[in-house]
Amino acid sequence: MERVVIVTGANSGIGLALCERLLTEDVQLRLCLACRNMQRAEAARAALLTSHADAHVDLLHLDVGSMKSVLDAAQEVKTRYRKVDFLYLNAGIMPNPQVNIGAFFKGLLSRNAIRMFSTAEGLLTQQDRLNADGLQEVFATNLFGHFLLIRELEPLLCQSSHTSRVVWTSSSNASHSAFSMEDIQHRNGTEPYSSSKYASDMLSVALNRQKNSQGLFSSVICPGLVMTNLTYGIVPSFFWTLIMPIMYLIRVFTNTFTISPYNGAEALFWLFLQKPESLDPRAKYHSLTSALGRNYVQPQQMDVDNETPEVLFAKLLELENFVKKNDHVGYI
Ligand SMILES: NC(=O)C1=CN([C@@H]2O[C@H](COP(=O)(O)OP(=O)(O)OC[C@H]3O[C@@H](n4cnc5c(N)ncnc54)[C@H](OP(=O)(O)O)[C@@H]3O)[C@@H](O)[C@H]2O)C=CC1
Ligand SMILES: CC(C)CCC[C@@H](C)[C@H]1CC[C@H]2C3=C(CC[C@]12C)[C@@]1(C)CCC(=O)C[C@@H]1CC3
Repeated sequence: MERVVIVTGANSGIGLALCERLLTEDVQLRLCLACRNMQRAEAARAALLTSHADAHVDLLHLDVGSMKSVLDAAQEVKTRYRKVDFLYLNAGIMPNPQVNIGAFFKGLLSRNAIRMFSTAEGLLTQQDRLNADGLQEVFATNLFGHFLLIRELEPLLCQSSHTSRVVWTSSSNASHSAFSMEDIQHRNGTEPYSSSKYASDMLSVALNRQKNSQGLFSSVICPGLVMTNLTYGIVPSFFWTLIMPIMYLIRVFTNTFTISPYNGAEALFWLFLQKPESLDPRAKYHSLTSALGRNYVQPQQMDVDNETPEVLFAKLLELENFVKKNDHVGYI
């Protein structure tokens, strides 16, 4: 039977590069591009069909930042497909990013310069806002919408007859210190992106604990630093082009500068080829590119303890109940 693969945020950047690589590997796939903007989704579909004319590429309207859209999209998936083999949770936002220039130059002269380039620790802040559901937008988009999607698709993801996979596009910028269990939406801080990515790391660990026995396996990846719309929102694209030689020089010291979406999608693609039982549920799989341009994947243990993921899972269930009960508009 053909494999069904759904990719959120598939119309650009790393998500689109993943789709291209998946179809190159297996043109028999049923690939579903889950996007919020159908015009961009159509354009992505057309681009994929140019290089893979016989491919089965479906479109699904999904705004992961809107709870109603997630519920409607999940309903649509359940009517279209009888199972889901891979669900790539890739859509993500980093709104209004600000680079701390002082911290950048200080970091540059310190022993932690390489770490700073690979994680952006202490370099970036963002301005978040409330969405129409009354949730923090970054939390809703990067984490909670995807959580709700998994929950709604459980009948297709947790089947005794076969294994299913969910794969989170996380980040090296995920930060334990940015996350607080008392403020899971990060209402009160300036690092909602780091907080949401750390929460997705924890959620993946919790999902593995609770759902492996039902055939659902969760993995986390980091694509490295990739030139996409997201990074063009931090520094304009012309500036990235200007400093490209410096970027390739930095790659000599840290292989995390994957730079192209194709390279960034390496770990997402690699996971597609692995047996779920062979994977480490507590590892983050990093896409890396050597100075000579060789792509490879390396696992790194996540900074996650044993108890906290379960606490987060329970809090997300609570919020899910609340959102559903209150017809998910403006009550939270
Ligand atoms: N670029 C990088 O260096 C890194 C990126 N990442 C992560 O990689 C993932 C992909 O980002 P990247 O390819 O870089 O950036 P892009 O901006 O190119 O891609 C993000 C995708 O997510 C979609 N998206 C955003 N919000 C929503 C929403 N509410 N509902 C549905 N889709 C949505 C975008 O759609 P639209 O076109 O409509 O905006 C777009 O297709 C993100 O999760 C990001 O956090 C992690 C580490 C580093
Ligand atoms: C000379 C240049 C390379 C200077 C660039 C400085 C910063 C703008 C970048 C250094 C590390 C980068 C980084 C990200 C964004 C741009 C930097 C802060 C990310 C936060 C992008 C999104 C992620 O998820 C992780 C990236 C880590 C590294």
